[in-house]
Amino acid sequence: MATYKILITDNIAPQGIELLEKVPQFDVEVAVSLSPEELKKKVKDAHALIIRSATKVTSDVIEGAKKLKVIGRAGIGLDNVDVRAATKKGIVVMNAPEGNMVTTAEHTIAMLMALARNIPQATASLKSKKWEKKKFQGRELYRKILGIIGLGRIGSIVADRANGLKMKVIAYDPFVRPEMAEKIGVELVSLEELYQRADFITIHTPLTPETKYLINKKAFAQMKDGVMIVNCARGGIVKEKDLYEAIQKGKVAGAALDVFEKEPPQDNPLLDLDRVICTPHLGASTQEAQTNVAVAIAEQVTDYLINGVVRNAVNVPIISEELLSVLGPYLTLAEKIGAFHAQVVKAPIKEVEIEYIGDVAKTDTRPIKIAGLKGLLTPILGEQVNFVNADFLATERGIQVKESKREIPSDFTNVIIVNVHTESGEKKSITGTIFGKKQPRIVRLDGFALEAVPEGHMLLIQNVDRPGVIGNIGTILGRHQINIGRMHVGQDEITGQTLILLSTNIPVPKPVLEEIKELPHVISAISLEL
Ligand SMILES: NC(=O)c1ccc[n+]([C@@H]2O[C@H](COP(=O)([O-])OP(=O)(O)OC[C@H]3O[C@@H](n4cnc5c(N)ncnc54)[C@H](O)[C@@H]3O)[C@@H](O)[C@H]2O)c1
Ligand SMILES: O=C(O)CC[C@@H](O)C(=O)O
Repeated sequence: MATYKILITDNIAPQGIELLEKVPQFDVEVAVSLSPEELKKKVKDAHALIIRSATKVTSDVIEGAKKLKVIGRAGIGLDNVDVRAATKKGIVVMNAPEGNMVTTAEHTIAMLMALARNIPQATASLKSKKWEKKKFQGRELYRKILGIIGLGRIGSIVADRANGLKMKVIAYDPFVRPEMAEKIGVELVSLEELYQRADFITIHTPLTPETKYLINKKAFAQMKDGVMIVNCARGGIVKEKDLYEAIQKGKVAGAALDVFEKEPPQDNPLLDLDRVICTPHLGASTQEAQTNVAVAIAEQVTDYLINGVVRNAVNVPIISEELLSVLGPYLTLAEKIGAFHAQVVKAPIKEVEIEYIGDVAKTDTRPIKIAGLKGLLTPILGEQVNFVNADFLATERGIQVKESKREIPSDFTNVIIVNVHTESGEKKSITGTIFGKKQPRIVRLDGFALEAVPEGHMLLIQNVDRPGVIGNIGTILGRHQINIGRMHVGQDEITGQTLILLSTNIPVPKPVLEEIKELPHVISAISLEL
């Protein structure tokens, strides 16, 4: 029984750790607050690394993690993980995006109310023995306009709760359809309109190059005087320097911040302002959310290591079980075609064209492309290639991939054609289909029509069509105790050549291959592993 070392380097809820400890194949170690050197040492023989936001998983750490298969984040943010470096090494990076969304939305509402009613400031004042009723007069939320930027998982829950408070909710999210927003009682508007209308603005987008400093001087200038800002998403979406100025000038009446450009904030002038209330990145910090994310990540990592099932991975295309049941045979077919190509071309591959024809063209074909690239690169780069890094490695090797789709089928209901172009100008074309529901077949190789099962040890022979060639090949293989399983023969009527594809019980050794190549009328002989 394989044993996997599971290394947990941040504080995650005990329920998650207990689940992992129950898996007989797992050897679980919890080691928090490690120095970078200690982390590198510990991760060397780990198969899974489970973290929250404190552990910095740099490319340096990943480089030394020779056995690492998965990095699991108990929570959402992966700002502390070099996902690119992990992808390159074929390590799945997964998070638990749903476990803390309610908690974070509730924190947002708590911040909104605390901001509107000066609760932190009034608490501090009263605790210093003052009674400043006038100073801390607040604002009602009732009928005020809440502008939500980013109407995803958390933004939608905030909208729901704000609707319950009888606020008018408007939102800007370029990736959400108006009907979907309408369904949850939200009016979708442009960013400019949101700035102009909102009394309170709350941000719920990820931090991306697009959203970095989205809320800046120019944005504040477009907002209503006296607007209040809440940020429980990510530091850096609001430009802190510009927010400071806007508060100082009285343009912004107050801000509630759970996240900062630098965490923990050091010498951050915003923290000196009375109009700013804040929490130390507590958005997801409830017992319920921490249990949810710890349990979710424990289950996901177990599922991946034990059953090979990938969920919530940020660097692997998401494929639902339903889609997998349809695409599964095509993934196998594409991988076999890729492997076939890699073993028959004679020069470095420059370009790959994949054409999907028939119903398969109507599906999400990204996983098929990746399977094809995995098949293509494995004979060249070996075991390191997997579904996570195949696309990345192809790009890194300068292989251009082009895809096209045609929904109307011709000879077969569903077909994948993979054309490969090499640096030397060679072009090879392989067409594959699925027989029945599950059986991959190669039905064309360049000009040769076939019906070949691409599986196991195979021998590909091209010859001039003359009597006796097949007999001679059989004699040589027999003499070396090699059994032929299946034989597929294709003819090219234009060139008068024949293509023979044999499956054998063992790989055909080089000397035997050489003997076959010497036979009269044989043009080429290649041994393949599919
Ligand atoms: N404070 C915390 O402790 C805490 C906890 C959990 C999540 N978060 C953060 O909250 C944020 C939202 O998380 P989520 O789970 O709702 O994410 P999500 O992916 O479900 O939603 C994000 C939404 O932002 C939208 N978006 C992307 N770019 C945009 C842009 N330029 N303008 C407007 N909208 C844009 C997307 O279309 C999406 O609908 C993330 O930044 C996440 O890291 C913080
Ligand atoms: O407290 C944490 O783990 C961070 C929470 C949140 O920002 C997340 O990314 O899930």
